[in-house]
This record gives sequence, structure tokens and C-alpha cells, in this order.
Amino acid sequence: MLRAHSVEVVRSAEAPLIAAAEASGDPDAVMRRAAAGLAHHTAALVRERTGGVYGRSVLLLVGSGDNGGDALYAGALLRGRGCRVDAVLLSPDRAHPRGLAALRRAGGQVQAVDELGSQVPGPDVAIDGVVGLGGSGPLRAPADRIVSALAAAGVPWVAVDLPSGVDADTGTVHDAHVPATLTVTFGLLRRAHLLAAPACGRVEVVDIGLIDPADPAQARRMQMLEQVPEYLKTGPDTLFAPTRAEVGRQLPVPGPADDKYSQGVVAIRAGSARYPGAAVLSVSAAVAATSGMVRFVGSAADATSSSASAADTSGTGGQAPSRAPSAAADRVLAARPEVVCHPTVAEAGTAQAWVVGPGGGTDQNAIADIDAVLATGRPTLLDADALTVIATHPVLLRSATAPVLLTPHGGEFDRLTGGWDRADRAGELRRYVAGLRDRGIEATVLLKGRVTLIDNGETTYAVDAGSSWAATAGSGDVLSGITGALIAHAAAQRESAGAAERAYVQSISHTQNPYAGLDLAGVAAAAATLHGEAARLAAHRHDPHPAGPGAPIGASDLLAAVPVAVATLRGV
Ligand SMILES: NC(=O)C1=CN([C@@H]2O[C@H](COP(=O)(O)OP(=O)(O)OC[C@H]3O[C@@H](n4cnc5c(N)ncnc54)[C@H](O)[C@@H]3O)[C@@H](O)[C@H]2O)[C@H](O)CC1
Repeated sequence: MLRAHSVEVVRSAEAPLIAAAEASGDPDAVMRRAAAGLAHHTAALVRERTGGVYGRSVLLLVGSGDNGGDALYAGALLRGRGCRVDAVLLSPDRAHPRGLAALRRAGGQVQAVDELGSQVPGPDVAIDGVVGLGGSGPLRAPADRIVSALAAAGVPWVAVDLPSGVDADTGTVHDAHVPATLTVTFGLLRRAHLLAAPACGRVEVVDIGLIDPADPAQARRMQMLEQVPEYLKTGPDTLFAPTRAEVGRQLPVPGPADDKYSQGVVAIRAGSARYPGAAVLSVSAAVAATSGMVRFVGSAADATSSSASAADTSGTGGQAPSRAPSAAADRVLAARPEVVCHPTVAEAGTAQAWVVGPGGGTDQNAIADIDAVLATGRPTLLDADALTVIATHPVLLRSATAPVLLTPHGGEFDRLTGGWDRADRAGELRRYVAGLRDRGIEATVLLKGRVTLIDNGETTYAVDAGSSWAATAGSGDVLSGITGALIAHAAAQRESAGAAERAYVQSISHTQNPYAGLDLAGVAAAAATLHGEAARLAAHRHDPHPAGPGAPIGASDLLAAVPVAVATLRGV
């Protein structure tokens, strides 16, 4: 599990290292360690881009603080590798003096920014040493002009610690920012590395003497410590992201004793005559994500005389249904005949989890069905139209006795919150979840985006999809089915857990609901990872090692890639 920390935690973690360096009479010891890693990764990028290092050119854009110091010391080392190095000082009087002296000694060229002509020297690679932990706001002039000119010329940027113009804690990406191909950071990931992943490019963490628990080798060092350093104790601002290997291990594989029920049955109430496609996408995604059975309930508003599906005697006891299945059921069965359809929520058979909302409408039938599903005491995912209903009838959530997961996109989050600051997604999400808690509602919320955020009031996950191809109509319906199936699997595991474990969880969660404390946030983070991987593979026509950015996809293509994505993640 990757952990990303706030500026405050990083600075407090670095402080003893820097103090020890100063006490030893070598105040730049830690900075030079950072710079060595920065030079190493920059040289690797130069080689990747040009086929070599010796004789290539690197430009340093140097700010007024220690971030610039890192860049200057790294420039001196790159001179030692035979690179031409040009440093452009944005604040000549405030550039890191010892770093500057080291670069000059190594033969680097130094220019003040106002000495530059209209033509900035065209390097093979440029290093952004403008600001790091101490930065705030967008890139300022003339740095923004230099960055834009070189980026437009195709010069790759290496960001020192963080891309300048990206806020370290909120991950806000200002209009004027460095579009990094590579970000080299030090010791611990910063929150922005997860929240602003697309702006950071590939992130490399250099070991400067801190312990990063995400690094297995360093985690072993941690176990040998008599006491865990303060910075390793996760605090309220720590962000998490599961690794691909961890997600792969979470994806269920049926065992010899499994059957269609034991892996978790998910029931989906979705679709309408107007939006039957949402039901097909959500149900089909649930079928693809696990081997558990999938049940479907359509909207009463469009019940037809269509023939009922193969009744599942475990659910209705063979009684004639009170209502014919909906028109959407016909479409669902045509697409996925293995799905078991039911005319109403009450007549649906046993399920370990519910999904309500995709294309399901917001009329009285929808409201009644949401209430009925929440009253089943099963973990429930509310998406799309169900969120619109919850926004106008939040009291419905009070009838939930089992864990609830809301999965809004930005516009639906507007409806739930009445308006939110998109520059601080993680902060706004945490405030919303905390507000529900203040009203006695325990909910986990997944806020969709290129970087999907999931928050349950204690833990926040940030999952970068790795591409933006999932930004297509119906993609959210697919995510709801994937997530619902994985929740059902987790709930089935809880059911099969020993009575002692169930009793323990109920005791610490002060409720009798057997699903209390189910880690919906962790399941949702895995589902978002799987969804993003399916979109990436679909855009690259299932080539696991593609070249180029890929090609446009529809939600059906994303859906078709779910099995390959499951296999890819399980194989990591
Ligand atoms: N000291 C060490 O051993 C290590 C340092 N590391 C690196 O240090 C930076 C943090 O350095 P700091 O001097 O605290 O802040 P910055 O260099 O990020 O910012 C300096 C300065 O920049 C001005 N500023 C703020 N916003 C902007 C802006 N938008 N545009 C231009 N200038 C801006 C403001 O005056 C700031 O004070 C850290 O990121 C590492 O790179 C390493 O951690 C290794 C150990």
C-alpha cells in the first residue's frame, strides 16, 4: 500500500536528518543525497530519450530555495557524466549558494533569467528546481514562459520533489504548472503525487535515510526499530493507494468448494424503459468482475408483460411474481441470460450486496425501491439516479443499517453538497463524509475522476486510473457493477467468517448488523483500480505493453476488457 504525506509530516520527518547534517558540519549532506538520486534518474531519462548521456544537454530552472539547491547539486553531478548543464537562475541573489558553487566548479554554465535572449537553449532534458515543498500557487513569470516554450518544443521536464505550480497538500494543479514527465522525490511520497498523478508523470522516490513502508526492504528496517518514527504513524492527512499486486490478490478466484452463491451474490436495481442500457452495463460488469451470481430488478414504472426469467426458487419460493419484470429486464437477459431477474426488490432472492441507481429513475418507484433496498440490511452502493434521490431525500440514508457506498461524479457531488471547491477534492470529500457522520450517517463516498478518491471518514484512498480513457458515457455504470460484485464477495467472506469474528466486529462497531465495519473503502479502491486498468487495456486493444496513448473507447469496450484486466492484475 502506497502512503502519501502532508508537507508538515515530510518536513518533520526530514528535520532530524537535516539537523544531524548541520551538526556534523556538512549542512548539505541530505541535499546532496537527494541530488545524487535526482541526477541518476535524470541521466536515465536522458539516455532513454537520446541513447546516451555523455555530450547531452540539461537545463536547470532554479528557484530561490532548497528545491533549487537540489537541482544545482544534481547539475554538478551531471557535468561529471559529461553533460552540458545550463542553469537559469530565477532569483540570482537567492539561489542556493553552495549548490551554485558546486555547479560552477563542475563547469556548469550559469545565467540569470533576465540575461536570456528570446531563445532559451534547447536542452535534451530540463529540470524543474523552481519550487517544491515551499511552493504555493501557479508558476510565476518568467518561469511559466520558459516552461511552456520548452514543453511545446517537446523537451521533457524532470520535476524536483514536485512539479512547480502543483500544490503539495491539496494536489491543486494550477494552470501555469510544470507538466512533468518524471518527478523525483525524496524519502516519502507527498499527497500531490497521488492527487495530481497526471501532472507528476512517473514518480521515483529517492532514499535519503527515511523509511518508506511502501518499500518492502525498508519496511523490514522498520520492523527492527524499537519504536516506529512519528512520521510512519498514519495520520488524518495520510493518503493511501493500493498497489496493482495488492488489488490483484483481492480479486476473487473460485475454489473447489465454491458455488454461484458462496462467492457473493449482488442484486442490481437499475435501468428503465428510458435508460435500459445502464442496467445492461452495470449487470454485465458485475457478471464479469466475479463468478458470483447476479440478480436484477428493474423499475416498476416500465413493467411489461415480458416473460419472467428463470425464477430463482431460493428467492421467491416459486410464487408467481407480483409484477412482470421491466422492459430493461428483457434487454438484460438478452445480453446476459445468466442473470436472474426479479420483478421487485421484495421478491429478489438472497443477496450479499445491492447496487441501486444506474438509469433507475428518480420517481416514487425509485424512492420506494431505494428505501426497500436500504432496509434489507445489506451493504448497498448508491449511484447515478439514486444519488439524485438521496440529494433531495437524505433522510433515506438513515434507514441503512448496513454499510453504504455513494459513488458520485463531480456533478452528482454538486447535488449532494450544494456546491464544492474542485481545487481541494480530498478536503471537500472528507468534509462531506464527516458531515454525514455528524448527522448519524455512516457512509463511504467514492468521488469519480481521473484520480478517484474514496473516503470513509478515517481513511482516504487516491486511485489514479493511469489514463483518461474511462471518461466516456456509461463508464460509471460499469464501475457500479464491478464494485457491487466485489462488495458482495467481501460480504460473503464476512458471512463465512467464524461466529467469533462476526461477534467481535459487531462489538466494536456497536451494531448487530453482520456487515458492520466491512471495508467498503478498500473494496472500492480495488474496484476503481480494476476499472481503470480495463479502460487502459481497452484503449490499447488489450495490449498489456502498448506504445502510444491509445484510442477512444465506449463503455462497452471498457466492459469487454474487464476479464483481461482481472487476469492482468492477478498476474502482477
Ligand atoms: N534541505 C535539505 O536538506 C533538503 C531539501 N529538500 C528540498 O528542499 C525543498 C524545500 O525547500 P524550501 O526552501 O523549503 O522551499 P522551496 O524550494 O520549495 O521554495 C522556496 C521559495 O520559493 C518561493 N515560492 C513559493 N511559491 C512560488 C512560486 N509559485 N513561484 C516561484 N517561487 C515561489 C517562496 O519564497 C519559497 O520559500 C524540497 O521541496 C526539496 O526539493 C529535499 O527534501 C532534500 C533535503
